[in-house]
Amino acid sequence: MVINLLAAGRSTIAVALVWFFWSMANNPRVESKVLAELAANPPAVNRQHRLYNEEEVNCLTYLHAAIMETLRLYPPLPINHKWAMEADLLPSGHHVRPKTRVFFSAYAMARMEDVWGPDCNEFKPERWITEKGEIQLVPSHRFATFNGGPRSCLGKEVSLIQLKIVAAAILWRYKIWVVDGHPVSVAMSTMLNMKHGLRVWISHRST
Ligand code: HEM
Repeated sequence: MVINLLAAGRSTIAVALVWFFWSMANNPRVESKVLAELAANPPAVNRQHRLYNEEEVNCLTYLHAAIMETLRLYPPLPINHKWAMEADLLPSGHHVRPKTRVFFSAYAMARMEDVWGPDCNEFKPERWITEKGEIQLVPSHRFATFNGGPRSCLGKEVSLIQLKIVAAAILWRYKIWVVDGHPVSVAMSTMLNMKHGLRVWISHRST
């Protein structure tokens, strides 16, 4: 059980972090807003390294939104499938015959205007924040990165905490640039790895 949990969590988190740092390097406006939030909300202990605990990291709404936006556009598990034991009717009105495999792609769903609106291709953390400044909840039939229903990801909450803690600590201390001309594209397989990896320059921030 422990091995299963470690295996399920390790690569997914690693893939999500790579796409997160790439998204920050490509969206300086978003990166500045994340850094401003970290500056305004230091943790109680180890302020210099911005090492947040679980409770503190849950107060960082904009960082949460930036992580969710990364997971929306770059779901670490881009394609999933389910097997219909019996005839079924999907919410879309499509009939499924018994013993049919149904594939769905969280990667494609993130790029569908019907699901996310005309700005679906934009990296826009604001879509995860309500007018009152709270976290916008999105049902799993729209945001399928962690799957939905009885077989949804058991590690969703712990993943979000881990991602935020690591992202805050690294982003606060280091500036990351993608090496000029490095090609970034997706390697569409079980995991949404970058086809050529991510080559970056890293320097200490002067904070
Ligand atoms: C960003 C990180 C993660 C993503 C995107 C993710 C995504 C998913 C998805 C899509 C499924 C459904 C697979 C299926 O339908 O067969 C799943 C299942 C599962 N995940 Fe995650 N996962 C992540 C991290 C984790 C972590 C950190 C853990 C453990 C600590 C974990 C534990 C599990 C387990 C145990 C299942 C199987 C649930 C079941 O079949 O009842 N995941 N995950």
